[in-house]
Amino acid sequence: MALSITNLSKQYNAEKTAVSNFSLTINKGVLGLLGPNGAGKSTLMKIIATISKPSGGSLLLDDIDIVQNPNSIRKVLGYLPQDFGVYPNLNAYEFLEYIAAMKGVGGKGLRQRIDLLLEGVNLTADAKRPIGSYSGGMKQRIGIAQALLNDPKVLIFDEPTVGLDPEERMRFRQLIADLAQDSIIILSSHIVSDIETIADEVAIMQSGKLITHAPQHEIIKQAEGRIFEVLLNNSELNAFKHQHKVIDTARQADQIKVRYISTSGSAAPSSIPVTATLEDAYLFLTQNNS
Ligand SMILES: Nc1ncnc2c1ncn2[C@@H]1O[C@H](COP(=O)(O)OP(=O)(O)OP(=O)(O)O)[C@@H](O)[C@H]1O
Repeated sequence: MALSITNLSKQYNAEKTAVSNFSLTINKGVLGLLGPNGAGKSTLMKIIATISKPSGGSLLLDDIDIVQNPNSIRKVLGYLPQDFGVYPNLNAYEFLEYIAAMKGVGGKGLRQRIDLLLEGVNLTADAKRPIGSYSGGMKQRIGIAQALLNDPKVLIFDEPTVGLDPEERMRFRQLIADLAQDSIIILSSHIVSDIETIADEVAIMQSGKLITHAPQHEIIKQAEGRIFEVLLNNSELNAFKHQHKVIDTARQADQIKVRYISTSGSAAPSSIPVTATLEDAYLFLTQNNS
């Protein structure tokens, strides 16, 4: 199974082009979508989920045109939108039964499937109380469960880890790893380390365009030899920030340890090269394109 996006564009109005000439082929496994605010990630995900129509270009699931035949993907789609709304008076069971009815999922196995999903997102103990009383992270977890109701083959998660604590993040990662065996999973996150631990491949978007798409280790490779650390005095930091792109700072005794990108490739005196992470590469690549 493959999702082929070719020359996709979305123009909301005369001034705003949210997605521009975007082409990408997505196969089974997890694709992490990264990009700064307003890059067009949610717009792209809405188009794939057939919530929004593109202004141009094509989208094929295998060889079926999903812009012309949205129902063909809806049957196999699970989608967690960024602004996922819940029905506060329903409990988790009632809510999932309601979504199942809307998706046309039913039959004898439904109750069992709901039980399994609630267990998967660790909500079994809270399944009988109204969703309105849930915390933000619990609401997010019921959102994840509803996306999985129809045993989807294409899963789209827009910022799924928002509000999840570290333990729930880990549980989510495990759930995704299990599902990735035979589904296409696309997920966006502002938390680069989440993408780093979940995604096989990474696509970076900026200003509606695709900057790069590759297996994670190849993206990281693009920043190798550019990332350094140096110890500075407090008084040196401001001037240093004007010359280099600072990624992170940490106090160390009476000095500051600064992690930075050297765009020119040459490092400041006394710097030591460090191994690049996905976050370093993401900052390096988006900086180069801004
Ligand atoms: N309905 C709309 N009408 C007009 N412009 C819109 C609409 N929805 C989004 N946009 C604009 O399109 C651009 C892309 O927005 P989008 O929400 O897709 O980006 P994003 O990468 O998901 O951002 P974020 O990480 O902040 O969620 C932004 O400039 C946004 O303001």
